[in-house]
Amino acid sequence: MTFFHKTSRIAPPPEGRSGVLLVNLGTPDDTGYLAVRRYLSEFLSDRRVIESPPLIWQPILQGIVLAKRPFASGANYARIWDREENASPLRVYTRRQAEKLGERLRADGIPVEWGMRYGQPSVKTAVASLMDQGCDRIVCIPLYPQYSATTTATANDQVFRALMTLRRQPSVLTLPSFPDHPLFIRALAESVQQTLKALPFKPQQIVASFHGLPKVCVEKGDTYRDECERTIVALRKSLGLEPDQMPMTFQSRFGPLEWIQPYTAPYVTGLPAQGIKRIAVIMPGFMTDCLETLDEIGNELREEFIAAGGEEFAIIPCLNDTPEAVDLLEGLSRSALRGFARE
Ligand SMILES: C=CC1=C(C)c2cc3[nH]c(cc4nc(cc5[nH]c(cc1n2)c(C)c5CCC(=O)O)C(CCC(=O)O)=C4C)c(C)c3C=C
Ligand SMILES: [Fe+2]
Ligand SMILES: [Fe+2]
Repeated sequence: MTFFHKTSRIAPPPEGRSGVLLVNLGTPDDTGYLAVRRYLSEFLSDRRVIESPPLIWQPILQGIVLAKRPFASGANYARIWDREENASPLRVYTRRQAEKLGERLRADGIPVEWGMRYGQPSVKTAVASLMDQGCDRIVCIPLYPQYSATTTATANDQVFRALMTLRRQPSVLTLPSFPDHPLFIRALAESVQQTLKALPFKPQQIVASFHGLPKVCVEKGDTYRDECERTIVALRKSLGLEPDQMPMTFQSRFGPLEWIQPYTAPYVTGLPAQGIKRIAVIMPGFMTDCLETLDEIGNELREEFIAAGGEEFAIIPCLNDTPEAVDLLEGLSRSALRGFARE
């Protein structure tokens, strides 16, 4: 094992210093074939995401999947790209969440950094930056409200991988998921109410669409589906809605395996035939808007719903950098930071 030679030499104060690290999934640097290929290759080579043995999976991934998919995905990213920031929405909003949380914690001398599990800015750079600011303890917040090994666990793995090469290791506290945390549910309810108020129509249903997961992951003990259920039960309760007014579905299927059901697209395209022609869709599994919310739902699903006879379709924005989202991140950070306090 070689040590990371750039381990910060900035000494923390004697009483210690805490910092906060937000970790999100990652996103390509641009919409071109090579950038999208690089991103997908790193993402889909993660054995927390695709569990097949590399000897079998890598030839399929490198030879078949990555020959074509980056073209299609790149075109999809181009439709949602933030041209002013020249970055994907996931990166723009994650950065703004970190900046706004940093403003809230600055007076307490607590720096905030952000890193991506795949691609840039890396988790390793974010950890180094916190240490350069004198931190010897880090609160790590994986930006996934519901736990999954494919997201939360691999984000934490990446933080510990960065620590593996450090001579002077900070103490790390990884945050548990927060599927029905009151501040999370309050922020979601607020985004529903704000969006509905501004809509020119009244939705007959608000479909809650979560990112999907291969069914086998749940069978092997991933708690993701149960945690999605906890979110939706709490959100319905806070809005006074019945299950048929806010059904739960799962989107973004990838590959040949069976994923957890019901699938979003067939569910939604079946609604007009039942007389439900005006809907809104909320995606409470995503802390920031991204390809899966803006394009897969906001563009593709909208077109499919209208083609199936639907009349009105709206998406409820993710929490992004709203004050309620920052309240949530601040609440989570402050309660975790107390875990570092010495009596
Ligand atoms: C087996 C493959 C995948 C699993 C398992 C998976 C789980 C999972 N993903 C998210 C959140 C996001 N996924 C995003 C994109 C995305 N996801 C997969 C595959 C799996 N996800 C792919 C191939 C892609 C890339 C997009 C494409 O090529 O079509 C994103 C958006 C990223 C962005 O840049 O905007 C998010 C966010 C969760 C929460 C999850 C498990 C619960
Ligand atoms: Fe995904
Ligand atoms: Fe997708």
